[in-house]
Amino acid sequence: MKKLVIFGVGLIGGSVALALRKAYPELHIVGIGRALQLHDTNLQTAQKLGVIDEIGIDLGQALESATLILIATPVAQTPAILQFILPHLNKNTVITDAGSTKADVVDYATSILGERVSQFVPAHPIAGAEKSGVTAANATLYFGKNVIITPIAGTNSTAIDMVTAMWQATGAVINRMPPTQHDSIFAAVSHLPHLLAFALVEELATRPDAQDFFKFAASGFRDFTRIAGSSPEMWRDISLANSKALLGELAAYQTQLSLIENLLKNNDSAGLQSLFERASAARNAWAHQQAITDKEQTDKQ
Ligand SMILES: NC(=O)c1ccc[n+]([C@@H]2O[C@H](COP(=O)([O-])OP(=O)(O)OC[C@H]3O[C@@H](n4cnc5c(N)ncnc54)[C@H](O)[C@@H]3O)[C@@H](O)[C@H]2O)c1
Ligand SMILES: O=C(O)C(=O)C[C@]1(C(=O)O)C=C[C@@H](O)C=C1
Repeated sequence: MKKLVIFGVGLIGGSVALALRKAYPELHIVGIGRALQLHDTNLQTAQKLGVIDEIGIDLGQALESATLILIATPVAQTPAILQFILPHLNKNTVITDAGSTKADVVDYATSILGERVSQFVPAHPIAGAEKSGVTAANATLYFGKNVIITPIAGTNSTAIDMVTAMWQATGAVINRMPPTQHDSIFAAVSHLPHLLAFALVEELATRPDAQDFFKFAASGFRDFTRIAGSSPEMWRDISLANSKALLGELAAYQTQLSLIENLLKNNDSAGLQSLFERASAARNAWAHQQAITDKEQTDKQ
């Protein structure tokens, strides 16, 4: 890999850049921001930190001889970026993305890229944080973490191999699944939890006496709401892109809340105890399995 062009050098794009610098010492990394200009403070910081080598200001020049283009912007930016790229896309360049939703990205790529969709490999790293921007990037973010690839029918196998090798070079573990399956899983285990965290904080913060509550909020509140500090733009885009699956998960959660509400109203001590026992056992089993998997991944690297 010789030249990597990243649209969106934030937490995710910046962390890919930092990880790949180690794996490919000769790699030249070009960062492209919201506008093609040198005075992008995020990209200037990225250059100062050594995350990118160059700020892209001429698209034709930036994409010339690019080995790989990574789109790591909020997902609603994807169609405009693909349209922007297409006239300058060389036939050997591979495009990938890191968006948290996949069916929308696959639809955009299929309709915008036409037969050049063979060069596009949709992907999603399952690692992140509530922090945004290049200053939050780190080289080990993907180490031992899953990356889901959701290839499109026409995706070229060489392109898939390149993106697989790229993520493996960051220390990630590759999985494949169809985009709709991806979106239904992540609606449940990632998108809904973010919605709930935003909702809880919003409900408390808009009370006239909010400060009385925040003053005494401690680790339980911190753990539950950490992700409510995440990028509003990113989560707006994810929620809208995956709204169908997300609404389904929200309905299932509301059913569960209604069950708990009834248990409380009926003073059903045994019912509450057994629900909490089941949930606690499932959560602890998941955490235990995660710890084993994390250790296996670390031992393998
Ligand atoms: N943060 C996470 O936990 C996480 C995890 C996995 C995947 N993702 C996905 O990765 C993508 C990036 O997320 P992030 O956390 O790095 O966000 P971020 O806010 O840290 O970085 C995004 C960057 O994209 C830039 N940008 C926005 N529009 C652009 C455009 N049109 N052209 C070029 N640059 C543009 C922004 O200026 C910003 O620097 C999102 O699609 C998100 O869904 C995020
Ligand atoms: O750790 C966090 O803060 C995250 O929210 C990371 C997280 C997740 O939900 O697990 C968020 C969105 C991504 O698409 C993948 C990972």
